[in-house]
Amino acid sequence: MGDARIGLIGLGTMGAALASNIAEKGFDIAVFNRTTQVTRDFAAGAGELAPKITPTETLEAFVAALATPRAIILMVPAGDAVDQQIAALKPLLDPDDLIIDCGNALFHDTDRRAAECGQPFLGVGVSGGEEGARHGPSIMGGGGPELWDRVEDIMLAISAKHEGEPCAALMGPGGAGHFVKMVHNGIEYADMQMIAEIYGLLRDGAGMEAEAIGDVFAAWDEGPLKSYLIEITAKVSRARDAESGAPLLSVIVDAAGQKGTGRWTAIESQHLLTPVPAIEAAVVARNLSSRREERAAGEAIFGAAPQPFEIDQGLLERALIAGKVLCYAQGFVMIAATREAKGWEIDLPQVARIWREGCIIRSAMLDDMAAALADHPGENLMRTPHFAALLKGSHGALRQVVAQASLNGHPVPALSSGLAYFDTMRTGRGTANVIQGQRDFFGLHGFEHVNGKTGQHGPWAKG
Ligand SMILES: NC(=O)C1=CN([C@@H]2O[C@H](COP(=O)(O)OP(=O)(O)OC[C@H]3O[C@@H](n4cnc5c(N)ncnc54)[C@H](OP(=O)(O)O)[C@@H]3O)[C@@H](O)[C@H]2O)C=CC1
Ligand SMILES: O=C(CO)[C@H](O)[C@H](O)COP(=O)(O)O
Repeated sequence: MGDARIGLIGLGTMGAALASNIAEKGFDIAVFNRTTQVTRDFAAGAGELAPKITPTETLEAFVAALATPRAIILMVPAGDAVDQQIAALKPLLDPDDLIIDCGNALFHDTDRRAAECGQPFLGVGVSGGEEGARHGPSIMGGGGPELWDRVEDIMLAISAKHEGEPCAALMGPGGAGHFVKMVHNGIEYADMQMIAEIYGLLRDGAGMEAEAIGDVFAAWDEGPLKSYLIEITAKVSRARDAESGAPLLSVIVDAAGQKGTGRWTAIESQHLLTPVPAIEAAVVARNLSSRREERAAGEAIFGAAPQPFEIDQGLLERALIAGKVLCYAQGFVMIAATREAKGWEIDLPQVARIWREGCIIRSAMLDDMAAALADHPGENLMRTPHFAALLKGSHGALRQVVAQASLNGHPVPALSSGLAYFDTMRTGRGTANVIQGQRDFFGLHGFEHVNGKTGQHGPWAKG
């Protein structure tokens, strides 16, 4: 039996960084990777962390290097790879050895694995990309508290800190941690898409060069929009292509990849009956971005859509503030919905607190969001006093930007979905009475009368 406190399988981008982080925080760690050369390279590059790291070249040696009861992190691609790795490990493990899936698993898979894999199991969402994993990610745990307790010291030690408070916590049982990570990524999609839409207005509307656009984002990163995504957008906009010296953005193809977490968020929101239209719009925009040939064919017939127009940068900043609040508001409503759907009492203020540092959607606004969600339990963030005031001061700008964009042919699907959500959620008297009338007309589905009677029918119902 070995004495490594924890093991990690999968020394890719995230796994290598996380293993180094764990070793740096003083925990002995054994590592294994499917491709042995990767393990060798990792060990060779470990430098002063080498004494804390036990590289292994077979699963048997890996398992033997761990202190019992074992704790093993999987950092491999979500899906089949996780099931395959669990199946390969199981014959080598004792019954109380703990498996911790730190990848971006679909939370339904985590629920299933926790129930069926036959080992103690935690599903843990980790956010922050390579840099976060190496120096302090945000960590969203899921599983039994007694299992979390076994590794909590490690999770807290390696996590990002906000004013000394660790950005790591147990979100709830089973797949709760991966659910919260999924919604995090959904918000990430919407936030990124809105930023890209504003970039498009500056590029094609105002005719600005990438570097100047980078300056605008950098300036906004000093104000209410201060966030990791605004910060890196400034850096990406200012970067140059090493080969040609051209602005990097001018040589990056306008088709965005995706691994699925945004799509899962959109699908799951429909099952939960808590629509997240800005997130859905962002997923749709990514899908359409990959249809380059079709977009070019459309341009050949109809002409290029976006036309130049005069843009007030202050208006754009306020529009993005409103959009950002609405992205988070939708995400938090969705997390709250698990209370009824899954019986998970996920602590919303705690979610906001552990997102304040380390993760991709970290933002100066999250401090106020944590306070607002704590002071107004169960309330949509957009109706809490602080954010209602922020929206009152910014939704007009969002409306003007969406209107001007539309009049000048600029597609802004996430911004306009955010605006439509805002307007819908402040319209006391909507138009679904027409839908109910139509449904009753063609299918006798019945409607609720304003007098409170249900199962009512129009004059078309016979007898
Ligand atoms: N990259 C990011 O920013 C983030 C990623 N994640 C999640 O973390 C997980 C890992 O991502 P990332 O590090 O980026 O991925 P990488 O592609 O960089 O690394 C994947 C790792 O998994 C191993 N692997 C792949 N398939 C199998 C398999 N069938 N069995 C065993 N091992 C396998 C690879 O080994 P080999 O060397 O042999 O190929 C490699 O070590 C994913 O779930 C991802 O969604 C989470 C947060 C952020
Ligand atoms: O989890 C992450 C960030 O939080 C990963 O980087 C993830 O891959 C991002 O999603 P996608 O690949 O779909 O853009």
